[in-house]
Amino acid sequence: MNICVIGAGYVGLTTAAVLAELGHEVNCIDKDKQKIEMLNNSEVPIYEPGLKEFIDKNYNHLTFTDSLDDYIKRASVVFICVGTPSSEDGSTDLSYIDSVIDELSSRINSYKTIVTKSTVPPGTNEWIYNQLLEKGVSPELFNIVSNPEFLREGSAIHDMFHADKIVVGLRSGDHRSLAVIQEVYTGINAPYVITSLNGAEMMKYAANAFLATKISFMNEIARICEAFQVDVNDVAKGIGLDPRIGPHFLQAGLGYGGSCFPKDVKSLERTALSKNIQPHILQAVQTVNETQIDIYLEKLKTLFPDFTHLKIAVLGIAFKPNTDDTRYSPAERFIRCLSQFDCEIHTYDPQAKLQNPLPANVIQKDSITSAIRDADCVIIATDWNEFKQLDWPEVRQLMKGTIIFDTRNCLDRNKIEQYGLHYVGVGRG
Ligand SMILES: NC(=O)C1=CN([C@@H]2O[C@H](COP(=O)(O)OP(=O)(O)OC[C@H]3O[C@@H](n4cnc5c(N)ncnc54)[C@H](O)[C@@H]3O)[C@@H](O)[C@H]2O)C=CC1
Ligand SMILES: O=C(O)[C@H]1O[C@H](OP(=O)(O)OP(=O)(O)OC[C@H]2O[C@@H](n3ccc(=O)[nH]c3=O)[C@H](O)[C@@H]2O)[C@H](O)[C@@H](O)[C@@H]1O
Repeated sequence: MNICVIGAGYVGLTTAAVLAELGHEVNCIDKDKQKIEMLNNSEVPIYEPGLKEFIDKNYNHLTFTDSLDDYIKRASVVFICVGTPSSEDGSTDLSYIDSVIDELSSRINSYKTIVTKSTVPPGTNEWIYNQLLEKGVSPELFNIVSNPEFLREGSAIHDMFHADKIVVGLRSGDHRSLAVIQEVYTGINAPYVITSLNGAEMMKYAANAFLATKISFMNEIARICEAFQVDVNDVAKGIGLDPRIGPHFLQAGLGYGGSCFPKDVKSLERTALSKNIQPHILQAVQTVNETQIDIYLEKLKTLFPDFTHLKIAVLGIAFKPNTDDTRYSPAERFIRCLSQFDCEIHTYDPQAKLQNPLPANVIQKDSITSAIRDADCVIIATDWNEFKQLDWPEVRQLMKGTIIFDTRNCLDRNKIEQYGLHYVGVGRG
């Protein structure tokens, strides 16, 4: 099939690469000329494991352009994968979607199935459909499908190939689009969940909100564990064995971040409020998440009543491991809060960088060794494997102090303490 993917971000690039691998002719469009130039020079503008290899492998039927003009007429399927960030009031900013509708409306010359992969609030796909009609596109020439994406950054390619489901939201009376979507995804072995446009949109928000709820729940449990000298990791392991709870997303720590959970939970809250529904749980989830960093800062203050002349190494900047993404990164927020104290912060991340402006007392280092040399305290802020597998005797030698502060509950306390280091966490017994 001939497919256009609009938006060359984490979702768009992964979708384009996977669809090309499945044998389709794919054109990926982004209005960011610099991104397109990089992609055309065989460079991938984001760090996502395996993505470059996939793009390189499929270069014969994967093209990148900065305008819809060249390819849209040939495409029978158009995927919308542009960003849907938060507006100031927490609702979803649909301006990128709006501009895509505008650009598409003047170029639809033959039948197209328009598939929204971007995460959009309930009612948006119906609105897109009506917008296209209002802009003069004949209803004979298109239909609209909601096909939300559930991939995680860091394992995007794997997640798309091994999806646990393919959600397809259809307009009532649309008898054509399901077959198109099934043809698009031929080769991916996942059950289909077929629903209405609103149903698919809700499913996406409910999934992200539920996962965020699990995390905030465990962060609250960690606070209670702290008061009773109980290890929250043991609690997570124990309750995770109950199949009704499951072992995933029970890791307490600095809180959830990234480009999706914070904005999507907020957006769902706004959606509920717009219908006069009080979203008590969604609000509590956010309150716990927003105050989680304070718990860690307070703990640090009890360890170091005076920060003057302290050198603190913070390992991790990205919002989670295996990505360079720092959008709403708890690690970055932690570093910026810490920088308000009179101390020196040396930070390192294998892929992510702090964006300017940088506080004067924060220095980005290019290796773990240079970050931790002479540090009074080492803080693990993102659970990258290379931080979990540090050579602790070497760390002990390089550091001036002995405190390892694990904000991600990802280290083995016994292993660390046998080398004369002191392990500190929250809710770790
Ligand atoms: N990042 C993730 O892991 C996931 C994201 N999503 C959703 O997918 C959507 C996209 O997310 P990301 O890929 O992370 O965003 P992103 O910000 O990485 O990429 C979006 C891209 O769209 C481009 N764009 C904006 N307007 C355009 C236009 N009119 N024409 C062409 N290109 C345009 C931007 O230049 C940018 O490169 C969002 O709605 C997000 O909530 C869903 C599942 C996973
Ligand atoms: O809609 C989206 O964008 C995506 O959002 C998340 O994916 P992602 O943001 O890439 O990352 P996750 O692995 O879900 O982690 C999100 C945040 O929660 C934190 N987290 C995760 C799990 C956990 O047990 N504890 C915890 O604090 C992570 O450190 C990270 O900051 C969802 O997992 C995807 O299914 C979804 O498609």
